Amino acid sequence: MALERLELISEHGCFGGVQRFYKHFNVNQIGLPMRFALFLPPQALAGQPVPLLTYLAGLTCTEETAAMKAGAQRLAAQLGLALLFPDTSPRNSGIDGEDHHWDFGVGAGFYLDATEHPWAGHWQMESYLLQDLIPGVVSEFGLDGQRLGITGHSMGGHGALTLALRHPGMFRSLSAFAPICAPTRCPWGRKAFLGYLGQDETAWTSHDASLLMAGQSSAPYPGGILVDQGLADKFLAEQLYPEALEAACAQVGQPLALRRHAGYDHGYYFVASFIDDHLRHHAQALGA
Ligand SMILES: N[C@@H](CCC(=O)N[C@@H](CSC=O)C(=O)NCC(=O)O)C(=O)O
Repeated sequence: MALERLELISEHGCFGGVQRFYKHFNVNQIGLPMRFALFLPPQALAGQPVPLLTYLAGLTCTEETAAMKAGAQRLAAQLGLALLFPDTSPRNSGIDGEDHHWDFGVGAGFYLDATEHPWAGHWQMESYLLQDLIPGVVSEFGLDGQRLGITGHSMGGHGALTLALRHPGMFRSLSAFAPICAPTRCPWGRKAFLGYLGQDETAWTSHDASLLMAGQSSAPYPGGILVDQGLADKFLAEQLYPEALEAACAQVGQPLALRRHAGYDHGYYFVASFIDDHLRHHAQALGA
């Protein structure tokens, strides 16, 4: 799987590895140029096939946000983990009003394949990530495609949970920061699903992490899922519903470490405070 018209935008030495920013043209799914950030640890630069952790960012973010704010590179370099930071949606598609809302359209792809006009033409984030970007990065940079983990924040936490549950066997480790756990019940999720998936709410259920988890016949991640949630998060009560994921995991016997932290809000000071625990969680499962 090749990344078409791959272009290096910038490269920065970082803890013995490199933080790079790339552009490519995704023909198959998005039909537009897309950007991503990639951290390669020193072990990868020395030719070792290291595991890859994909980090999905939240609403309004780009491929730069977590690469610049989460502070993941120091420990990833020590552990020998490559980090992939995709963008959060297509951009400059020509769709009228694509950037009129901060929680829908540009910066708000929700990591699914839209079925509704006009979004279905370009907003194919699930297929883009799983069929093109992740396999393309693995192949292009000599990473170990059998050792993939996924994490994310907020909308990206929803993406990590749903992609990992919708595609069993693709990811060996899973975690999330303040994820949207029940999008069929919260305003962000309902707005996105109505716009991208249409009025038939039965189509929405297969993109709701708590409903997906409740439908499992056995624990899909027996090694455990790590979720951190700040208790001073202004979005917690209305948008996130971690208790729904907790109940679903309990129902199917899925081990879940849901850690609630007093004094932490929704932002990147929170993510940066707990990123090391997530990297260690993935490194252990991926044998890094
Ligand atoms: N503009 C919004 C706030 C947007 C916001 O908080 N985005 C979060 C993710 S929210 C869920 O996906 C984020 O990560 N922002 C980037 C950052 O650097 O913090 C508002 O008006 O509230």
